[in-house]
Amino acid sequence: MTITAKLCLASASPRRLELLSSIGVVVETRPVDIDESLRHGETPSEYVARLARGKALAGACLSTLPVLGADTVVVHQGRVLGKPQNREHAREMLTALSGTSHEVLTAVALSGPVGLLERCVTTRVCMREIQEREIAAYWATGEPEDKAGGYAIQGLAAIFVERIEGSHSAVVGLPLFETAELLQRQGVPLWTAMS
Ligand SMILES: Cc1cn([C@H]2C[C@H](O)[C@@H](COP(=O)(O)OP(=O)(O)OP(=O)(O)O)O2)c(=O)[nH]c1=O
Repeated sequence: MTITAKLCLASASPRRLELLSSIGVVVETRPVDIDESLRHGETPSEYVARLARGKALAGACLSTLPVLGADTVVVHQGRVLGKPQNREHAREMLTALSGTSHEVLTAVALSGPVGLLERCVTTRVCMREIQEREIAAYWATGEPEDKAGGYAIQGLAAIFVERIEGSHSAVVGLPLFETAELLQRQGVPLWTAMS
């Protein structure tokens, strides 16, 4: 039996695809390429919201289904940390995050029959102190490379995370509780609607 997609995911992130699959949402993926540079004077929440919206709207040109776009950044002492550009950048980011708490902002935008719906979710992440040799060993695993802030809470970096306040799935790239609400408002059926 072929299961038809009910949602278009405008993302190349395997995490976002896995998270949606974990709640039973079948998607077609249409990665989009938008300008992700931070604008002068833009706050972190304005920034992630703009990128999530930009991805959803770019995806809407490629599909007739409702389209979901999302963006995740780490914010430490007001500074936006995206993906590390190289080993030194990753080392700087993890050194800054070591022994402190930071915020992870994930924005979701969903375009569909009722227009464009948006949510932005903030999660506080508290990290233990991370030793210099642990940072070096972590880089060597390859895990930090494509992750905002240079770590993955769902992976090896879980041993650095003392606690979080907020949404675990939002840190991984998509806040599932809030996303499910948006999907329902756009008429995308969830497993609760199938019997
Ligand atoms: C903080 C953190 C981020 N991340 C990931 C989530 C996002 O995929 C990535 C941040 O980059 P994004 O630019 O939000 O997303 P992406 O480039 O992976 O995918 P696309 O733009 O095509 O949708 O960091 C984790 O997987 N675990 C974590 O603990």
